[in-house]
Parts: sequence; C-alpha cells; structure tokens
Amino acid sequence: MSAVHREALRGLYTITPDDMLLPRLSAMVSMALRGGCRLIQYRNKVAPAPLQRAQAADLLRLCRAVGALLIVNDDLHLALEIGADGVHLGDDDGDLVAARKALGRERLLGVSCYSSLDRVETAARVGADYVGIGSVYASATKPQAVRASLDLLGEVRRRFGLPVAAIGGITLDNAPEAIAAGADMVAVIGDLFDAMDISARAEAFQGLFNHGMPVSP
Ligand SMILES: Cc1ncc(COP(=O)(O)OP(=O)(O)O)c(N)n1
Ligand SMILES: Cc1ncsc1CCOP(=O)(O)O
Ligand SMILES: [Mg+2]
Repeated sequence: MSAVHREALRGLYTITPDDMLLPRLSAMVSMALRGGCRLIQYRNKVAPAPLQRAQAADLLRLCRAVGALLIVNDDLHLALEIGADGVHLGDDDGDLVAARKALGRERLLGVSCYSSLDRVETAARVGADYVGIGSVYASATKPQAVRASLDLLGEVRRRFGLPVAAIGGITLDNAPEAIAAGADMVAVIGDLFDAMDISARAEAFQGLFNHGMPVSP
C-alpha cells in the first residue's frame, strides 16, 4: 500500500446515501471533500447500473481534484471499470481472493467483518487493506445490521494490525468513544449527510482525529 493510501485510512470515511440524482449526490460529496474528508465510498443500493456508473465516475473526478480516494461498494467490476482506488466487499459481495488478485497491490480492498474475528482473520489472510467493524451503534440507515461491541475495535487493531473502520450509527457525539476504543476511521452516512452544513460536519469529524476534539459543532 502506498503512503498516500495509508494516510487516507485514518479519519472520516464518507459513505454516500442512496440518491437517484447525479448532481445532487456530487454536490453533497463535494461538501464532504470541502470539509477535509479524503476517503469516500460510493454506495448506492437503489440506482440502476448505468446511473451507478455515471455517479461513481463523477465522484472519482471530484476525488481526483483534491487528492481524495474513492472506494466502490459491492461492485469490483465497477471499481475496475472506472479506475477507482478500491472496492469494499461484504459477505455476499464476491470472492475476496479473486478481488485481491484483480485489484493488484495498488488498489485498496476493504472487507466487512461485522462482529466476527474469524472474518477478520480471513480478511487479513487474503491481504485486505482495512476492515469494517459494525454496526457499532444502532443505524437508522441499516437497522437490521448485526451489532458489534466497542471492545472489538481495539481487539481487531491489536491482534491484526489492520486499519479499522467503525460503522453503524456513528455520530459526532459518539465518534470520540469509537476512536478511543480503537477505530482508525469512522464510516458515516446519516450523521454527515443529514447535517445542515455537511462541510462543517465533515470538518468536525476530521477534527476528532487531528486534535482529539471537534473543530466546530
Ligand atoms: C467501511 C464499511 N464497512 C462495512 C460496510 C458494510 O458492507 P456490507 O456488509 O457489504 O453491507 P452494504 O454496505 O453492502 O449494505 C461498508 N459498506 N463499509
Ligand atoms: C452500511 C452499513 N453497515 C452497517 S451499518 C451501515 C449503515 C451506516 O450508515 P449510518 O452511518 O447512517 O448508520
Ligand atoms: Mg456490500
């Protein structure tokens, strides 16, 4: 993994909300980038494939302009097709070994591990670049998600040395607790994109990593 990639695996990890409008989604992600976020995941569970492709390509353009990384959720082929910086795969999203091979060493592979140390072990064995742990808190975006304990964040970090993204119900209020427990990244949808000022909220999340305290409310 390059130094640039390693550096990006700390801080706010912006995950996109389901949105059927390309300009609106791009405008929202631009605000997160303006707030200093340098890691974006394109996740859209409702858009048809052609719109997904167009949205992901536009987000990649925005990320490239500021030196941020774009990870595509679920879809290795889309990630490779647009030349994204990596893919994030869960339990049902395809073979991890094949994905690692197709991505090469330069592009990132993120793996959802839920609350399972066995899955973290598998992710480490196949050469994942980071793991997602959660849902750490109750998530309005994905209420049915399995829950993971805060303690697991630190345990995964200590035992496997892989960057850990805490996900699920993360807010500006509870993120310090997740970071103190061992999260290298906080992966956020709702509390970022529901904010009145998305840039300010992104900056506040980033500030938790830079100074240990939010920059602004
Ligand atoms: C950083 C991060 N961690 C976990 C997930 C969840 O992935 P998955 O379990 O495949 O669920 P969906 O996101 O596809 O609904 C994630 N996307 N990102
Ligand atoms: C994709 C995913 N996986 C577990 S919770 C979740 C959704 C996270 O969204 P939010 O930050 O709004 O809880
Ligand atoms: Mg998935």
